[in-house]
Amino acid sequence: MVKAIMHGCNGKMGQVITGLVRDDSGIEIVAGIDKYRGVENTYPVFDTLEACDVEADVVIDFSNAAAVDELLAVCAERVLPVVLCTTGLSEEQLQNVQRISEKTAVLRSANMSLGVNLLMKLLKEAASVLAPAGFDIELVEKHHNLKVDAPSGTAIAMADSINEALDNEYVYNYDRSKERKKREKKEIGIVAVRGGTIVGQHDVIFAGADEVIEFQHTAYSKAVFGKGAVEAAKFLAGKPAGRYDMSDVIQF
Ligand SMILES: NC(=O)C1=CN([C@@H]2O[C@H](COP(=O)(O)OP(=O)(O)OC[C@H]3O[C@@H](n4cnc5c(N)ncnc54)[C@H](O)[C@@H]3O)[C@@H](O)[C@H]2O)C=CC1
Ligand SMILES: O=C(O)C1=N[C@H](C(=O)O)C[C@H](O)C1
Repeated sequence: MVKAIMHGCNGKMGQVITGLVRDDSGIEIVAGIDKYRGVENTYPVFDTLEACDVEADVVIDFSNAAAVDELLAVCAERVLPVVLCTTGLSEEQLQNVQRISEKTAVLRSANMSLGVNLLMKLLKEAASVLAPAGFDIELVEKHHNLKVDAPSGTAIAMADSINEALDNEYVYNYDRSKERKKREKKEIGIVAVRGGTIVGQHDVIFAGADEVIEFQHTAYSKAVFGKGAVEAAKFLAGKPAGRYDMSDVIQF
């Protein structure tokens, strides 16, 4: 049985995962970390991972970018594998993820769902055919009105995946309102919409002369992310230091 610490246990994703793990005989949550205490927990909860003295095999993180530096420092010190799902990390924090992964196993993914991870692969293939044929690439993501980071981590990961297939020659345009000029050929426009309870939708548009191809992923519940995170935690427990991602967990 894998013993997991849920970092951000009293948030929306922390609660989804708590529910999923309850019905899973392969993993248990032995402790939670959260500063917010408005939830009844079935495991001990600590303010910080530093303060947590419960033995575990892995940490699952769905918290806030501001919490990630301290989390990673403690995981490195305790050689505790971590599934890092929080989005909105700065460039500096991403470099820190790389450094920490030399000390412990880190699996970072902006989206834990099966569908999005398959789509990442499909987008590479589409881009390598369509971009040379002159198609413009645009991305629109939609999320609930409580989301703090924009654009979504998934939108950035999708753009990175496309860009990788195009020799990283494309730049990202997040705002066309500042300049009055036509779009550049080698740019990917990324737009964020926030409203209501939208769980998460990502549209990738390849627009060519007289034809358009669109890929769309819609999450109808947060469980799609939770399931992936639980599988990732089971996979990562006991793994040596290094960088991992969902392609190590999901066999396509
Ligand atoms: N990779 C993926 O598949 C997914 C990633 N996310 C990302 O996960 C993160 C959390 O999402 P939600 O659960 O919706 O947010 P939320 O705001 O509902 O939950 C975050 C929880 O973390 C806690 N927290 C914040 N700072 C903390 C700190 N310093 N120490 C301990 N606890 C702290 C908060 O009190 C809160 O309970 C966001 O960055 C979101 O974008 C969300 C869904 C899927
Ligand atoms: O905050 C969310 O809710 C989500 N965040 C992730 C992201 O930023 O990509 C993944 C998912 O879309 C839900």
